This record gives sequence, structure tokens and C-alpha cells, in this order.
Amino acid sequence: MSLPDKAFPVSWDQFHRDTRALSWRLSGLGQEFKAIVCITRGGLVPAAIISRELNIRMIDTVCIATRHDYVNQGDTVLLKGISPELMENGGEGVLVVDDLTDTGKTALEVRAMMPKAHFACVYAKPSGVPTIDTFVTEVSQDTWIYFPWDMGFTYQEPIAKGHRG
Ligand SMILES: O=P(O)(O)OC[C@H]1O[C@H](OP(=O)(O)OP(=O)(O)O)[C@H](O)[C@@H]1O
Ligand code: HPA
Ligand SMILES: [Mg+2]
Repeated sequence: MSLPDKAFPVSWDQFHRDTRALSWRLSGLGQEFKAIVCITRGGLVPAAIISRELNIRMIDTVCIATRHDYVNQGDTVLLKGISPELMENGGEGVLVVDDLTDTGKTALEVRAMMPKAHFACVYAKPSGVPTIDTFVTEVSQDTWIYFPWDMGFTYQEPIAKGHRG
């Protein structure tokens, strides 16, 4: 899989701030959410922060793995579904959380399970924006977001020498 040209590295501090901003936006909706369903694995981190900010203590997961092998590029496998009681009434009152929406494929798959749930992501790319309800920061489609849990602390090339970040 080839990565997009532009890089958007996110630190733990920035991710925490952006997820707090998402929590503020969600609290401004004036809606009481009865549960969070986080889309693993990326949704686990913002779900913990939003759960604390909005005092939502019922947390479930939907476990989806994207296959990145050459033949099945982009195919997804559902490893664990959502608790049946949360899916009642189309998932009304449920908050679905993920770190980002890119093509929108993952969000659409979960929407098919809970069409009335509210979908929130910290980051969004243009193709994914119509598939969710609330997000904080939009980046262009040709940008790759580097999350803090995927990164280490390493030397950076100067911009003049071809640095990408
Ligand atoms: O909008 P899409 O094109 O579907 O892409 C967005 C999804 O891709 C990433 O998850 P990924 O499947 O890479 O797995 P992970 O969360 O387990 O790291 C990200 O966490 C979103 O869930
Ligand atoms: O931009 C991205 N960053 C990290 N994981 C991803 N999965 C889809 N798009 C991205
Ligand atoms: Mg994910």
C-alpha cells in the first residue's frame, strides 16, 4: 500500500486536546448518550477520553479488521459485533467513536448496523465527512495521519532536505 504525499503527525497532547474539543462539540448537542460503541482499535483511545468528559460509563466495542494484503486490499472482517441491546431501535442514543474516517468505508459498515446512532471522529478526510455526524479537524485526502501510538521519538530531516512532516 503506498502512503499519501502529505504527513500530519499528531502528538499525545494534541490528540488529547482535539478529543476534548470533540467532547465539547458533542456536549453542545444537548443529547444524552446511553452508551459509547468504539470502533477498534483506533476508537479505543478517544472513547476513553470522551467517556471521562461526558460521564458515559457504558462502553462497547465493534471489532473490525481491515485486510491490507495484496489480494484483499481494503476488505474488512467483523471480529466482534455490537451488543444486541444497544442495536435495538437502530442504535438510537448510542455514540459511535473512531479516531478518523478516511474513505468512509468503516463508518458506513457500522452505520448499517445502527442507522440511528450518532457517529463521531476526531479527524476526517473529505470522502469520509458525509458518513459521520461530528468531527473536529478535516485534513485533505492525500494526507496520512500519524497517530501517537504508532510513532516513536526519532531524528527528523530538515524541510530543505526533503522532510515530509
Ligand atoms: O474510513 P476508512 O477508509 O474505512 O478508514 C478509517 C479507519 O481506518 C483505521 O482503522 P484500521 O482499519 O486501519 O485499523 P485499526 O483501527 O485497528 O488501527 C481508522 O482507525 C478507521 O477505523
Ligand atoms: O490517515 C490515516 N492514518 C492512520 N490510519 C489510517 N487508516 C486509514 N487512513 C489512515
Ligand atoms: Mg480503525
